[in-house]
Parts: sequence; structure tokens; C-alpha cells
Amino acid sequence: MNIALIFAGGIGSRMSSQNLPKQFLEIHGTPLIVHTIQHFQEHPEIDRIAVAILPAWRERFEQLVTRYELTKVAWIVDGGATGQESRHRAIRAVSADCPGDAVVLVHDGVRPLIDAQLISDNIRTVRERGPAITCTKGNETIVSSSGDEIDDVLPRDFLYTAQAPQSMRLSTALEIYDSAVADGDDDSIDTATLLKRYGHTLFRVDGPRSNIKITTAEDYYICRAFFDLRERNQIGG
Ligand SMILES: C[C@](O)(CO)[C@H](O)COP(=O)(O)O
Repeated sequence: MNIALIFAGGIGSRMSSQNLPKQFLEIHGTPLIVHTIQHFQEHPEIDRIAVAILPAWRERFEQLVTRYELTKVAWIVDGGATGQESRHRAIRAVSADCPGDAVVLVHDGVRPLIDAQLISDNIRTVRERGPAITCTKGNETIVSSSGDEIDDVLPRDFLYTAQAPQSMRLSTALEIYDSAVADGDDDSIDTATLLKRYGHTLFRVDGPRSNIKITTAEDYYICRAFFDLRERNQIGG
């Protein structure tokens, strides 16, 4: 069994989209969260979908589930105060109904350019090797800087950006999220961070550069340009 767990619990504080959370912004007349879920809905290997949503937007989301016939959406949980809490709530809801060896793909609601290949590659990697983290190779030099001076120039050959999906067995997801709470952490950056902290070996799944996360207004316009290209069949997905 393979389950997509979509996190759409954030308010989009880094993007000024008036009062509309960014996951509800539209591209080509369809909300971003629907574009994202449709990739999982249409994927033959995905059985069910869990979504963590802002409590105040739950009703609006439920209407979208009906309108766009997102029939695989089996759990809608209220998002928590942090991304970690939202993901944990969704993992707990899924764990109450599904076996621990199910594969879960944790994905951002605002990464609508995911494609079928990436979903398949995540599932295969978890089944054959272990936890899978979607990555893209860096094509610019990365430096670290804690003040206004550059502390270090990092070796680009070994640098990647971790994206999503971030995937693992359901039992592993529950174990790391429970452990984080027990250890007093309720605001970790992402699933990859927790997997690494609790000693898991992570395997890289190479994804396309187009699988961007919409964080700022600029990202929205870049994403829209990718949608236009896809519509003209100039990139895959
Ligand atoms: C999970 C993630 O997309 C990996 O790059 C990222 O960490 C999510 O970050 P956000 O701050 O919750 O948008």
C-alpha cells in the first residue's frame, strides 16, 4: 500500500497573497493544492491520500475534494501550530488505519509540479533500499554565512537541494515524529532532518529542477511559467 501525505497546513507568511493561503492560489483556474493532489490521484501506484489543512480552510478544501473528484483523499486532518505538528497529525491518522509497512510519501501542498516518474521513483527506492529523499543537484556555488562575512565556500560537487516527496515506511514515519516530540522538538524543518537525526540511512532520488516549492510571490510566477510550458508540451509531467 502506498499513501501520499500532503502538508497544506501553512498560512504562507513568506508570501503576500492577501488573505488567501498560498495553497489556494490558482494557476490556469485550478487551486495549487488541487494541482498537487491530482498528480497523486492519477498515479496508479498511490492508494490513498491524507491531507493536513488549515482548520479555517477545511470546509473550502472539502468542497474542492468533491468538485475535482479527488476520490483517493481518505483523511483530512487539521494542521497544527507547526509543519512538524501537521505532518505528525496526518501520520497518526494514517497509522490508525494502515499497516506499518505501507509506504508514505510526504509532500508539500505547494509543490504542484511533481510528476509521475518522481512518485514511482520514491516508491521503488523505499521498497528496495529505504527512506528516499527527492533532491536536485546544485548549479550555483553555496556558501555559509552567519554574519556579513562568508564563513565557508562549500564544495559544489557534493551539494544538492532536498525537495519533496520525502518517503519512508509508515512505521518509520511514526517512530521519528513520536521521538521528536518525546525529545522536546516540535518545529523541525522537515522529515529528512528527523530521519537523519534518528540514525536512518537516506537514499537520494534525483528529481527535476522544475519541482519547485512556492514560497514567495516570485516562485508563483516561475511556477506559472512552468505550467505554461507543460501545457505546450515542452517539458514532461
Ligand atoms: C520539505 C521541504 O520542501 C524540503 O525542501 C521544505 O523543507 C519545506 O519547507 P517549508 O518551510 O515548510 O515550506
